[in-house]
Amino acid sequence: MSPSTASILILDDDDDVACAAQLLLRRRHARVATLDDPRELDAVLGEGVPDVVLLDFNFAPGRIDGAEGLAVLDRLRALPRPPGVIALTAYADVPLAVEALKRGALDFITKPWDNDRLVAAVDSAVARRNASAPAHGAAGASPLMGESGPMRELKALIAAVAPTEANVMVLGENGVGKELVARAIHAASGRAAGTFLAVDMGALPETTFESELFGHRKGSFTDARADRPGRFQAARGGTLFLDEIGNMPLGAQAKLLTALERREVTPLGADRAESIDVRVVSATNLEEARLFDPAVFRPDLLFRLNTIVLRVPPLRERADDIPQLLHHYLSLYESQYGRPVRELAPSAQEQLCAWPWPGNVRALRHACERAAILAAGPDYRFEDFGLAATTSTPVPAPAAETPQEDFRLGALERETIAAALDKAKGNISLAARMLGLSRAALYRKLGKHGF
Ligand SMILES: Nc1ncnc2c1ncn2[C@@H]1O[C@H](COP(=O)(O)OP(=O)(O)OP(=O)(O)O)[C@@H](O)[C@H]1O
Repeated sequence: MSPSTASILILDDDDDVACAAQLLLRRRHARVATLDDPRELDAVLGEGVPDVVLLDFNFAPGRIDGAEGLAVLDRLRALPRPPGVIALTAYADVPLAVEALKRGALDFITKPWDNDRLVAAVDSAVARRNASAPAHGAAGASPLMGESGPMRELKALIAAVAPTEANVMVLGENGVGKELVARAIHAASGRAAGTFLAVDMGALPETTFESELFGHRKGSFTDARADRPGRFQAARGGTLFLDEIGNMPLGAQAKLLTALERREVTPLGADRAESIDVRVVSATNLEEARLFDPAVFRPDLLFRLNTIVLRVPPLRERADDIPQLLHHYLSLYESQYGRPVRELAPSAQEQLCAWPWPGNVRALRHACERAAILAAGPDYRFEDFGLAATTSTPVPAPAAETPQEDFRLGALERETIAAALDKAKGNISLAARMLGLSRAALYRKLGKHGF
């Protein structure tokens, strides 16, 4: 795999730590720089904002309160297009990790780290950045747009369920806005002042599942060199968004079920359980027929998670929302890239409204970014959106599954992925963008199709 072109900055005053992380990450990312003094940050930012910053929280000798790191985090988050920040701390300190997440960090890693975990956290931050997701702190989330009938119904349901503590399951295709819905529920709930923490359940290796979600105590396994809080503890008082829940192995499902039933978790190596105080919102793009298949998903876990089910309709079923989304994202990228303000030619708008958008709003957003950067004429034309090249075969709406259709769709999907990889010259991030998928979702599909 060729390294990604993402730029990563490691901000840590311990040279050994910074070099170790740099060596590790350079295998996957071409541009990995280190910086040992936050006072030099402005000079670095002057040359370009990195995609991801790994941020230590204590620089002056003897400091362990993390105040320096939090100040840098605030500074980074105030940038017009902030980088994804992963907090690094030698002190496995739940309040500090929670504070960092509240202030917009995407994730936190305790030192000494587990290499796979660090790589996965950085990959995930790069993928989010590539997906041009809005800044992921509560402060930066973009509003859920759309005034079509289905979207108005969805917003009314969100308003009704948000103030309750009910577990909500959000269903919908890739890129349709499930995470935005989860954020909207959190923002309108009594937990809005708490943390919103998203966990990609499909990307958690089964071997580290418990330690990631429930935490561990120092010495509980070979690499457990310090206590570490899990995601359930980090989201205490807030909302835990369990994304891609349909991709969890059955063994992991059993562990999650036990935690939700007992409303407590036991960190690995601990002798006492800790009560949990999180509202759980989950999401999956699995078709409902698959979700209700006990061989895929435990019915008892489903029952725990889906007290309320919200279905986010695909964009092709709410074409009335397309003009608003186009105008929003075109002007966002015009101002972000300092590009001239252009009108959308009426014929282009018509074609874009008729487009099936297999990658949904995420794909629309990427298409707008492309158009804002590349358009050269007096107004936007359909060709500026690069759609014909990325999806020449519109994906049909999901129909009742038969083995025959399954096979045809599978073949179509494989071909489409192969074409995107070819066009992106093997660059996974770029291919994922073309396909309107998250990087993690593309990886899973690569595995599924045996690439
Ligand atoms: N209704 C909407 N209004 C504005 N932006 C939206 C809307 N829906 C989705 N988006 C944008 O589209 C992108 C994808 O949204 P999101 O990550 O919420 O989708 P998802 O369904 O969770 O995706 P996946 O299935 O890949 O996890 C984000 O950049 C988001 O801001």
